[in-house]
Amino acid sequence: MYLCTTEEMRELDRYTIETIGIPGTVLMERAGLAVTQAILSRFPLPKRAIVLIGTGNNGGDGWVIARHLCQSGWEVKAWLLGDPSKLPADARCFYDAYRHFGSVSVLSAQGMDGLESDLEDTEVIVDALLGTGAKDGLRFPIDQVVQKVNQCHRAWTIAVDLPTGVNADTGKVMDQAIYADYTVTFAYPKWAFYLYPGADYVGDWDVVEIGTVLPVTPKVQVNRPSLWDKALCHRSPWSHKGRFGHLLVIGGADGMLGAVRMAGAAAYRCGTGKVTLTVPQGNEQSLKGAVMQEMVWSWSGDDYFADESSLSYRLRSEQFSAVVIGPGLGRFPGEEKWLGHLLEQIEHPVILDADAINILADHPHLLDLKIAAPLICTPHPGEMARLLRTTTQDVEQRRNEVAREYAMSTGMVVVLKGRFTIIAFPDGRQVVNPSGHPALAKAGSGDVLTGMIGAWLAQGVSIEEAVLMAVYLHGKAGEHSVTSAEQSVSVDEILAALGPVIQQYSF
Ligand SMILES: NC(=O)C1=CN([C@@H]2O[C@H](COP(=O)(O)OP(=O)(O)OC[C@H]3O[C@@H](n4cnc5c(N)ncnc54)[C@H](OP(=O)(O)O)[C@@H]3O)[C@@H](O)[C@H]2O)[C@@H](O)CC1
Ligand SMILES: Nc1ncnc2c1ncn2[C@@H]1O[C@H](COP(=O)(O)OP(=O)(O)O)[C@@H](O)[C@H]1O
Ligand SMILES: [K+]
Repeated sequence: MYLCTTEEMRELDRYTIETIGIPGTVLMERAGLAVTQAILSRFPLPKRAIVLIGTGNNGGDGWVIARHLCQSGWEVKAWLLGDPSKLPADARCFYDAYRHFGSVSVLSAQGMDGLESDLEDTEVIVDALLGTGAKDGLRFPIDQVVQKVNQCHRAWTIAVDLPTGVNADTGKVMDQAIYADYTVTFAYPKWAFYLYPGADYVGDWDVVEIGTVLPVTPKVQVNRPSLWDKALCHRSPWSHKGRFGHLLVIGGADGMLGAVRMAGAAAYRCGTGKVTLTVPQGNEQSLKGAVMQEMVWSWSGDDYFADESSLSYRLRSEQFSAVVIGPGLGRFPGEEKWLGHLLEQIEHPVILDADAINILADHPHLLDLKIAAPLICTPHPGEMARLLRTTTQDVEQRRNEVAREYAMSTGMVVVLKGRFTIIAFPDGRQVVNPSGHPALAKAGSGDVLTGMIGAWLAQGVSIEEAVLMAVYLHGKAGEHSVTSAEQSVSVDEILAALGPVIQQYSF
């Protein structure tokens, strides 16, 4: 499934109508009918509905809905918020058609009394005020009506295409917006459904196909198993550990050994043949006591000298197929030179997480080095803000934009974590991830994700498939692990959920 911007929606509209030759009224009728069907499937018996109608094409869909509801025996109040003489042609056509079935109230500048009493009495509110053509800053009287609608707690509110007041591309709210219980959107989901705070306003939502055609492939996709499930095949009976890669996890400073343990455990759960954890000198004994399968080494901050115990030497002598740098890494003198030296040596995919990201944030010129390894970074919004030298709030308000720009400017694959993790590729493509659960909002779950990405990279899965698969299944494991109170879910339970979740998507 792709996701479309308003610009792409306009192009889709234009192409379908002008090039393909499908009249706009056909699309509008299909759009309105699809929303009506959603309403009728929830309320099979006739109810009282208010249809709030704007002066654009979103309002056009509203006229279609009002007519179909009347024909289904509903008691419909159609309220137009604007001047009927200014309706665009398609909307006017359905305004005229509707008037054979019901009357229209036009909101006057004098007052809202009539509309207010209708709102108090209604069971269903249809928001057909503004859709993808909305511009910033709700104007009078729409602003007032939005406020009144949100005070109607007894009615069920359905938004046509998009709740009024939500910006489709940014998810921002124009001062206020309608809190919909359900949204029926046309052709493709919009960014607002995956961004804060817009996603809180759309309620449950569905996409309906109305016969539109987009001439170009959109740049944004929604993550789904068909993008990567071919990489999740069962093992041949002749398998041996050497076929499933060797992942090196570098991190685990004092007090943060758990981070490398969790990444390593996740990597094993996702099928890696061998996992080596390497922690600062002095910590290896404690770690050895705490792990079962993983091999353990140590490293030191001045490790770039090539003696036989150094990381550099071992990177050259061992056959690692992917490297994770960062879980519990900590900060230390000489970190910049240390990380630069590692990056210059590794040829296999490298995942930069946690403090490796913080080191990079303080020393961005590290990316100017001659680095052969494909780089993947997995920042949470705070780390992303450090990379960009901005605030977390700024990152959260422009998640899609910052992830795309950073991936394009650095050549890294960026996994911007959060409620809907965004994966951005250096060529400008993006994938937004729908799975996940607030149970994952807990220290340690990021380490599990890093281990999962490393696991599939180590096994030779392509970068795109490995990242998308890991992010999706990590979210699913979060969902799956909630068997009682969501706040009580432990990282062990998330790890334990990986088996059943992977099983579900393996063929
Ligand atoms: N794409 C498709 O294939 C299909 C699209 N379809 C539908 O068309 C919708 C897009 O229609 P659209 O482009 O006419 O825009 P729309 O959302 O009605 O808004 C424009 C109107 O709102 C007004 N207005 C704007 N901002 C405002 C504000 N802040 N505060 C107050 N008023 C504001 C603006 O007034 P103006 O600024 O022009 O004075 C104008 O009157 C789309 O969401 C979908 O539902 C389907 O019918 C079938 C196929
Ligand atoms: N509310 C949420 N909904 C879905 N996923 C979430 C939510 N909160 C956190 N996560 C996921 O949990 C992980 C947390 O990672 P991070 O913040 O780096 O934690 P850690 O302390 O383990 O490094 C990320 O993959 C993030 O997407
Ligand atoms: K709407």
